[in-house]
Amino acid sequence: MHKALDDIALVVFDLDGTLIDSAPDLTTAVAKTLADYGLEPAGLDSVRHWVGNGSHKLVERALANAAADGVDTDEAHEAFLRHYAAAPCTDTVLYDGVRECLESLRDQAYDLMLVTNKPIAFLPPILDALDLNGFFSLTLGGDSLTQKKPDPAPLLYAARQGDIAPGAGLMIGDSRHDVQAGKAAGFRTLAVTYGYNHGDPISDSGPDHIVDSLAELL
Ligand SMILES: O=C(O)COP(=O)(O)O
Ligand SMILES: [Mg+2]
Repeated sequence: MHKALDDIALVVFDLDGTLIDSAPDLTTAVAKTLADYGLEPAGLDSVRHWVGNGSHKLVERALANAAADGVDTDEAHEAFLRHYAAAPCTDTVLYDGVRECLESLRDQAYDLMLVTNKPIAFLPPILDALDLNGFFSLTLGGDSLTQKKPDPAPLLYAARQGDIAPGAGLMIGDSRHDVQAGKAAGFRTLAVTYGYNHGDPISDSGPDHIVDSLAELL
């Protein structure tokens, strides 16, 4: 067992870029949104860099990149939500090692929870499609509480729900916002190297542990 799990009772996972590679479907929905305004699609490589701060930020970044002056961001965000809702899990896949990791931790009686900045409405169809139901005792989206990551509020809420001291919680994510939220909540933190954090390497955020695959936790 990886030393990141020593004295841990609760493991909170981020979703996009950590458990699932959702960038292909997000890229499709962003392209449809941009097309609504006669704008060219943004490629997968760009969209990957824009994920992690919630869907509104994703749309803001896409519009800024397209130099779309005069487009109402809230209206474009509504369009994005409609497009993504129509196909939230067509080309989205689990990263290697994810299912094995979840099964192993569940079998060892860790409390597992999901805290994403993705709108909560998309969780049921995606978890259904990827057969991830039953692993998590709690799922929170970016709009479940008034604050989202990097604010510690969702993690503190998760710890309270699990009746677990924050120091016995481990936050696993791909972006600096996951590490920041984890640290601010008093959780231990583990970052994956393969997700959507962009700019500085995730090691610059100072997570307690870094892995290239969740299979390393087994
Ligand atoms: O930005 C999003 O919508 C998803 O973010 P997540 O990495 O917190 O799951
Ligand atoms: Mg993420």
